[in-house]
Amino acid sequence: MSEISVFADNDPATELLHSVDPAEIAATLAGVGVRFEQWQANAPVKAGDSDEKVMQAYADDIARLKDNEGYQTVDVISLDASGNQVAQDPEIKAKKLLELRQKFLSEHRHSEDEVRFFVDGQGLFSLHIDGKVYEILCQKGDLISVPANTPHWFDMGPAPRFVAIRFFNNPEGWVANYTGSAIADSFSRLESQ
Ligand SMILES: CSCCC(=O)/C(O)=C/O
Ligand SMILES: [Fe+2]
Ligand code: NI
Repeated sequence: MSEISVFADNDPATELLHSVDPAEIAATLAGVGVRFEQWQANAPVKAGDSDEKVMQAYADDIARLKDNEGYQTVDVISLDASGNQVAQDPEIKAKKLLELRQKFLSEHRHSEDEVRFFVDGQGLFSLHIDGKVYEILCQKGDLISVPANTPHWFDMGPAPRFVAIRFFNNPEGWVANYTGSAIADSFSRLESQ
């Protein structure tokens, strides 16, 4: 079930709001300029499938978002930590997964608006807006935007299992500008799947 938790950015111990109601999640995020929608994600795609298979299965959604909203670049992150697509050797696999997790764990910004569509599994997005932290547990079917220059971080957990289609305005795709803040270390991590 998708969830939101909201905190003051200086008080990670006090939850100001917690909701699993998709309409309340969407309304809360709309209030700070973030798009949250639940789309059909019924194509036969699972975590660990190839990027090509995911792109093909969701070709209509991808075309609609590109044509109607001007996104220029699309890519896929498809990870199933229990599978071998990351690496065959268990030690190398663990190291690569840790590196991937670390890449998104610190607060950063992107200079452009980005959309993420989860078509399998889950991940925890945290958005830092106007003195608050919005933690959103995104699951299969959730579409979320990260508006340009919004400080945020993302946790795929220690055993990642998700597929996300990512839409960028920037033809170069994913570019992170790290803020240098350690705020993410004080807030929730995705500890289990
Ligand atoms: C859920 S997609 C992977 C994370 C990502 O693209 C991002 O920008 C995290 O901050
Ligand atoms: Fe990001
Ligand atoms: Ni809960």
